[in-house]
Amino acid sequence: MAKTSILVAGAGGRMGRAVVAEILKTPGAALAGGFERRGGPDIGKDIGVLAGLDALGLAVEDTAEKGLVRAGALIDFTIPAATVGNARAAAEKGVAHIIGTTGFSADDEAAIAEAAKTIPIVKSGNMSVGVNVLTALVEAAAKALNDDYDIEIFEAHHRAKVDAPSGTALMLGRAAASGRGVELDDKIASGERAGDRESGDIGFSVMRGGGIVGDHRVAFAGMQEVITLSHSAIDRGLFAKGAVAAARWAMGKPPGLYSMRDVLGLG
Ligand SMILES: NC(=O)C1=CN([C@@H]2O[C@H](COP(=O)(O)OP(=O)(O)OC[C@H]3O[C@@H](n4cnc5c(N)ncnc54)[C@H](OP(=O)(O)O)[C@@H]3O)[C@@H](O)[C@H]2O)C=CC1
Ligand SMILES: O=C(O)C1=N[C@H](C(=O)O)C[C@H](O)C1
Repeated sequence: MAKTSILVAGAGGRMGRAVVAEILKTPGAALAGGFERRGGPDIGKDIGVLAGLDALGLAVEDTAEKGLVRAGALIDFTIPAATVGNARAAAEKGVAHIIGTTGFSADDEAAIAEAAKTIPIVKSGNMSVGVNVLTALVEAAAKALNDDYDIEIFEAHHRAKVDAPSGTALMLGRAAASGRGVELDDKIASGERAGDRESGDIGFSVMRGGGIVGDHRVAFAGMQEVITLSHSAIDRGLFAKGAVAAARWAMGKPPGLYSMRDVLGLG
């Protein structure tokens, strides 16, 4: 079977470097190259060396366009504005787009959905098997427990994370809302003080600090018991592994907007 040739957006970033390392150790994948924002400090550097590996003789480029010609899939963990531009560029070149970036606006989501009319796009706030199984468990628990159980989603990440709540926390919130047959946007709790919360609200708590890779907890708090479901990411190679699996899965798929639950066959 032919190898999937993968281009890496944000190749010098925390996730970009992990994705490069994962591609190099995956027998069914090949590295098509990597790019960073124009004027970025890593332009021209060797992609292998940036990832903490041997030199590959492949320099970081300053545009998506050159690398897209060599690629079957683009893996993207960057920032929303870059990802939206990359989705348009990938659609023009017929390249599958795997989106791990989080923190999108409604307009960004619409632009990505538009590109997905032309190419397969796999988009998920969390590429790990564990979190995607957790979302199914949260949905089932929310369905089984009525509004007497207050739902609170806790997330903790490293000090450099820019968006909050995390993409994963929002995914978990949507799963809980779906289990209750409601829309998350109608149920987000507005504050933490007595009187701020209404029955059925879904709350979010955020912590930033140090090097925490990603911790998530969903509590269903009743008057006599609390049920807690949780996930801890130990190494961001976990997310890279999921993204490379998604890139390989997307090859030959019809255009459309897919999730990691599709990739993992979780329905
Ligand atoms: N879905 C998932 O499983 C996961 C999602 N994430 C998400 O991935 C995103 C990136 O996270 P992380 O790797 O920690 O962040 P980093 O800031 O370490 O990496 C982002 C990289 O993208 C680069 N970049 C910015 N603009 C462009 C552009 N126009 N073209 C190409 N590259 C660009 C940045 O360059 P510079 O710094 O020079 O601006 C940086 O190197 C976040 O949204 C995060 O939430 C993270 C982990 C898992
Ligand atoms: O920025 C991160 O680091 C992470 N972002 C994702 C998110 O927003 O949920 C996934 C993971 O938790 C790490």
